[in-house]
Parts: sequence; C-alpha cells; structure tokens
Amino acid sequence: MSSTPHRRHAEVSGAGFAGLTASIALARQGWTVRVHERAEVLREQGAGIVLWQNSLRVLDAFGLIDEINEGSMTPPFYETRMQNSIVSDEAMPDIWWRTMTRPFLHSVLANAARREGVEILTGSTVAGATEQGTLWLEDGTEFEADLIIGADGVGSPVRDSLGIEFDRQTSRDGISRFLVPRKKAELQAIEPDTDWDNMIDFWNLEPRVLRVLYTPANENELYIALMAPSDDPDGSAVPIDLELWKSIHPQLAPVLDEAAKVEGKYYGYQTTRLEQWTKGRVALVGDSAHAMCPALAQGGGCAIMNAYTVAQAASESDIAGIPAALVEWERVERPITDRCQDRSQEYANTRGMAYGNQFTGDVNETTLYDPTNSHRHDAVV
Ligand SMILES: Cc1ncc(C(=O)O)c(CO)c1O
Repeated sequence: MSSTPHRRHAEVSGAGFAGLTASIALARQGWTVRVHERAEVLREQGAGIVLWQNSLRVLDAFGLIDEINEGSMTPPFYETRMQNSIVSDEAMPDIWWRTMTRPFLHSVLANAARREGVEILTGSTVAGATEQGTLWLEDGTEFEADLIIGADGVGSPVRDSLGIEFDRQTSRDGISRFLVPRKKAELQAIEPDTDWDNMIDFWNLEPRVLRVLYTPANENELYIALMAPSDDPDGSAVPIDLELWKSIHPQLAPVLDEAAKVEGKYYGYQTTRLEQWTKGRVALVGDSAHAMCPALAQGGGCAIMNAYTVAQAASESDIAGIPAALVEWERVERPITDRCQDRSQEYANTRGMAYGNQFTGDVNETTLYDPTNSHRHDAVV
C-alpha cells in the first residue's frame, strides 16, 4: 500500500465481467473506484458461460467461491459427438471448471463490487479518455483518475479515443446463444442412455455445418448455443429455424422448442488484436483489448484474469510509476492471452473441436495459469 495520504482513484469504463473484476480488485487494494455503465439498468444480457480455474482462482481470491458454487455446476463430462455418435467424453479430473449463467455471474460480481464500496453509475456513457488520466462522458462531464480501465467491450470508446490501432479478423462461423429450462426428464425420456448433466458438443459437418453446444448451467437452466456458417441464412436465423434444428437433432426437441421462443442474436466469430493494451494511465482489458473466438471458452476467463492482474500491477506501483507498471503488466501478462486468441481462432477456423479430446496439452495453458500467483513475481519470465 502507498504511504501517501492521497487515496488512489480509478475510473472504469464498463460494468461487465472485466470492469467489475478490476473494480473489486482495486477496491480491495484500497483504491476508490467509480464504474461507468452506459446501460440504464445494471444487468447481463448474455446466456451461459464456462469458467475454468484461471478465472475461478480470481473469484476464490475475492472470497466468492461459495456463492459461485451455489448457482453453478460442473458437468460430469465434456462430451463431443460427431453426427450424433460419441467421439470423446472428457472428464478433466485435474481441471477446476464450472458452468453457470451469465446473469448469475454478473450479479455475484456486481454485489461484490458494491460490498467493496465501488461506485457504480448506470446510464453513464463514456466517450473517451486521455493517457494523462481524464475520462469523459458523452455529455462532456470529466473525471480525473490515477488509473483508467477501458473494459468497454469490442467497440471500446476508450480504446478508439486513444487511437490505439487494432486488427480484426472474422471467421466463417458464428453462433446464437439461449438460456432455456433444462427439461431434463423430457430429454431423459427421449434418450435414456445419455447423461443429460454432461456438457455435450453436438457437431454435424455433413451434409451441412450445424453444431449444438448443450451446456447445463445449474439444476434448472440450460445454456444452448447453435452454430452455423454466417453464409447459411437458415442456420444463422434468429429466432431459430426450429424445423431445421429439430431435423438434425430430434432428441433435443424439448429444449429447441424453448430456444425458438427467445428473440436471440447471431454473433459472427471474430478476433481483435491490438497494437498495445495500455497508453499512459489507461489499460484495456476484456473484449476491448482481446476479443476472441469462443472455442476454448476463455473470453470471459481472460477478461477476469487480466482485470485482476492489471489491478494488482497498478496497486504495486506508486502513482507516478503507474504508466510504466502498465507497460510491464502487458509485457508479462499478454503473451498467454495472445496464444489463447490464436488457438481459439485456429479451432474456429478449422472446426477442429469436432474431433474430440481437445482439452489436453498446450490448449490448457490458459486454464492452468494462476493469475493470483502471476509470472510478474517470477525472476525469469
Ligand atoms: C463454452 C463454449 N465453447 C465453445 C463455443 C464455441 O462457439 O466454439 C461457445 C460459444 O460461445 C461456448 O460458449
């Protein structure tokens, strides 16, 4: 902790997973923190999420694991099927992972941020920031800070106001995501030999590319995601083309019927890579810095892990040294996320997860990283 009387202050743009995680971590290190969320109501619109141990360790460091466990689950297996025959059942006994809904994770983080004294302003639309530490809103209001966190998503106004250059690559596939009731008894009645608590990745590459990712999120809610190429108008349609999806997977009819009732949105896979993640007193984390394809389910995980480490790195510095501490943070922490983006993009481009047994070897590098015991503390990186 700094011995100066000035309490360090951070302004954060975006109250998603990255912004809330950075806010909690900073507040716990004695900072005053104000988060700006452009939405009028603080909530998460997304469907489901898988968290692996890299992000779970951060939640554990915040003392949130009991709360997380109560609203989440670990499916017995990650099952991969090709044309409905099982390719692999991965138990991953050495990896800590949980599935849950995004609204649930968001509420756990938002409540924790409030408990830590973080000020959350909704309906507060950030327009940009300067590298000297001024954040400004669309209405012209300015806020001064020792540290600014741009956690404002793939279209980040903080990033773009600073003129940070990026490269964006799109992949040919994309996905629509839904939260629906589990309907476990009905599914069981249709296909009794299946363990409907498993996460099941139903791939079909022939006669056309259609994939259903079935992820139980808790006792009552199922996260179901439907993947198709963006140039397939029926596969990518939302509300979903119920007859098409039921014709491929009739055993999923009870939950597909539910997904068809939801408005939903189709998202094309893309990867955004930045020239730099920091500028002066500003650091970017989450989709503003490293949006990735979801194949390895690490977009949220990397957001949470990088939000945590940037907060730690800034807290270990004195106020004058923050810009240099951010540069050093990026040097040490970024490569693992770069590699995760590369691997996720490769899987998205090749559809390689269809062949099963994917969660082994180098692919698990991100999962196995412990951000609470960062490489920053090692002598050799
Ligand atoms: C857990 C997960 N895995 C893989 C994908 C994927 O699209 O490859 C998605 C979609 O968001 C997931 O949510």
